[in-house]
Amino acid sequence: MKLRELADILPLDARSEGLTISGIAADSRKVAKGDLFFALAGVKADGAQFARDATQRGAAAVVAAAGALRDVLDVPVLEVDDPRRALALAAARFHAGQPATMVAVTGTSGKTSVASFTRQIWEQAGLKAASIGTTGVVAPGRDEYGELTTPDPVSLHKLLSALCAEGVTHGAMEASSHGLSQRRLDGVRLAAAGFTNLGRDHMDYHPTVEHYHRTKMRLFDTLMEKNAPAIIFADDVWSEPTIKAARDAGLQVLTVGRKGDFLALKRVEHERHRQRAEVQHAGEIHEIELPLAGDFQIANALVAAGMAIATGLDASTALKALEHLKGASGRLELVGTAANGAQVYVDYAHKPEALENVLKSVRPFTTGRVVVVFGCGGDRDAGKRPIMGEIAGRLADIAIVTDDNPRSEDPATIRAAIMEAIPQAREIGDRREAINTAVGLLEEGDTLIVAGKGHEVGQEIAGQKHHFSDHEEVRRALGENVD
Ligand SMILES: CC(=O)N[C@H]1[C@@H](OP(=O)(O)OP(=O)(O)OC[C@H]2O[C@@H](n3ccc(=O)[nH]c3=O)[C@H](O)[C@@H]2O)O[C@H](CO)[C@@H](O)[C@@H]1O[C@H](C)C(=O)N[C@@H](C)C(=O)N[C@H](CCC(=O)O)C(=O)O
Ligand SMILES: Nc1ncnc2c1ncn2[C@@H]1O[C@H](COP(=O)(O)OP(=O)(O)OP(=O)(O)O)[C@@H](O)[C@H]1O
Ligand SMILES: N[C@H](CCC[C@H](N)C(=O)O)C(=O)O
Ligand SMILES: [Mg+2]
Repeated sequence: MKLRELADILPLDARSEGLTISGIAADSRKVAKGDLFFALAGVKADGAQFARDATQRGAAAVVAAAGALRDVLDVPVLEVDDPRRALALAAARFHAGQPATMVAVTGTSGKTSVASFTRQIWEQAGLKAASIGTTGVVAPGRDEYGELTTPDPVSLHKLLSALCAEGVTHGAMEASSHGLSQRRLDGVRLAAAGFTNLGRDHMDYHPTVEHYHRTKMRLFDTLMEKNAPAIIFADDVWSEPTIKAARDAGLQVLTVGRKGDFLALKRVEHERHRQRAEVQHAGEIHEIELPLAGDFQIANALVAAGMAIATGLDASTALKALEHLKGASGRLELVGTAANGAQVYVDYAHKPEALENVLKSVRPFTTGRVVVVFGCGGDRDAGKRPIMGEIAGRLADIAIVTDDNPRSEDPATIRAAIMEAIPQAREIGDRREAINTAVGLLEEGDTLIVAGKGHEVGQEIAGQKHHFSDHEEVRRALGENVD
C-alpha cells in the first residue's frame, strides 16, 4: 500500500508520501521489512524506545507522538496527536474489509453473552455471522481461542478482513474499557452499539467509576455515526447517565428491559433452567421461552435482540431466535448434578456485581443451600476482594474462598483480603481441593456455584500457567471420568 493512501490519518511530506508500506506494526519484535511502525506509550513500556529496533528490522517509517522519539532515525518520522487512534485507523485501511454489519457491546458484565447471543440470533435468521470477544472468535468454520476481550487493532482488522473475505456479513464484538481507552476498535465501522450495565471493575486501570464510565462512553460519542442506534439496558443504576451520554452524542436511543421502550419486558417467570417472558415491541407482545437460567440472561438477550432488530432483522424473527440460545461457555452453565439432585454451575463472575447477580439468580430455585467457591485474581484491582467477600457472606449459605489466578501475588494474601469480610468462610487455597470439598458438602436441593474462571483453562501461579478447568474439576468431583 502507498503511504499516500493514509494521507487523511498521517501528516505526510514529499519524502514519506511516495513510500510503499508492506504492513502495520506496533510491536517492534513483530516488524517485517517495509512495515509502518507505530511507537505507542504503554502501561509497561514506551514504544518510542523501540523505534530504532523497528527500523533495524526494516520499518519504512515510524509514527509517534510529537516529541516522543529520542533517537534520530534515518526513516521518516510522522508525528500525530493520538498514535493509538492513528494505528487503529491505519490498520482498518490496510487490512480493508469488514463484515458489512458490525455491532459492539460494552458494559461491566454480559458483553461476552450479548456478543454470542447476537451472533446466534443472526445465525438463526440464516445470516453468516461472527462473534469476537473474551471466549475468542466464533464464525462459520471457526471457533478460536482469543487472548483479549477486544483484540489489538492490527489483529482485529486482519480478522475482520478475513471474515469479510469468508463471506461473513454480520459481526458482534465486545468493547472492553481497555479496548475503548486504547482505541483498539476506533477503525471499525459500527452499525449499532449496546450497553448492558456498569459496576466495579478494573479499578486498577481507571481512577474512579466515573472515569470508567466515561471511557466506555467513547463507544457512543467517538465511534458511532450520528443517528446510529444505541441499545441500552434500562434497568441498571448507570442506565440514566448512559442514555444521556448516547443522546448527547446524537445517537438514536433504544432502551430495553423493564423500564425499556424499544423492547419492554412485561413479565418474567423463572424456572430452574429456563424462563418465560413477555416482551413488547412496537405495541405487540411476544411470548418468549428463554432456555437459560438467570434473570441477567434476559437482560443480555434483550440487548442482543435489540441490536439485531436495530440493524435490520425483523423483530419476530429476532425474538423467536431467543428460544434457541445457548449460553456462552462458563456463564451460569450447568456442568453436573450430584446423585442427590444438587446442581453444580460454573460461572465467570469475577467482579462484585456479577457475583451478586449470579448468587441472587440461583436462590429462587434452590430449596436447600447456595454454596459458592470463589477467589480473586492477583495483579488486578485489590479493592474488590473484601467487597466480593461481603457479597458471598450475604448471599451464600456456605462459601469456600480459593485461588483464582494469583499471578505474581502471594495467594494467601489475596485470600486473607477476601476473608476479612467473610470470616465464616472456609479457606482452601488449592482450587481442585476447594471444588472437591464443596461438591462433597452438597445435599438435596443445594446449588453450587463455582465462580470466577468460566471458560478459562488455566490457573496462573507465580507467573506460570498451569492447565486448570473448573468444568473438568466439577465433573471429576462428581465422579465422572474426565481423562
Ligand atoms: C494493560 C493493557 O491493557 N495492556 C495492553 C496494551 O499494552 P501496552 O500498549 O500498554 O503495552 P506495553 O507492554 O506497555 O508496551 C508499549 C508498546 O511498546 C511495544 N513494544 C514493547 C516491547 C518491545 O520489545 N517492543 C515494542 O515495540 C508494545 O507492542 C506496545 O505497543 O496493548 C497491547 C496491544 O493491544 C495489549 O496486548 C496489552 O494487553 C495486556 C496483555 C493485558 O493483559 N490486557 C488486559 C488487562 C486487557 O486488555 N483486558 C481487557 C478487558 C478484559 C475484560 O474485563 O473483559 C481486554 O480487552 O481483554
Ligand atoms: N447482564 C448481566 N448483569 C449482571 N451480571 C451478569 C450479566 N451478564 C453476565 N453476568 C455475570 O457476569 C459473568 C460474565 O458474563 P459475560 O462473560 O457475559 O460478561 P463480560 O462483560 O464479557 O465479562 P468480561 O469483561 O469478564 O469478559 C457471568 O458469568 C455472570 O456471572
Ligand atoms: N479479563 C479479566 C478476566 C479475569 C478472570 C479471573 N479469573 C481473574 O483471573 O481475575 C482479567 O484478566 O482481568
Ligand atoms: Mg467478556
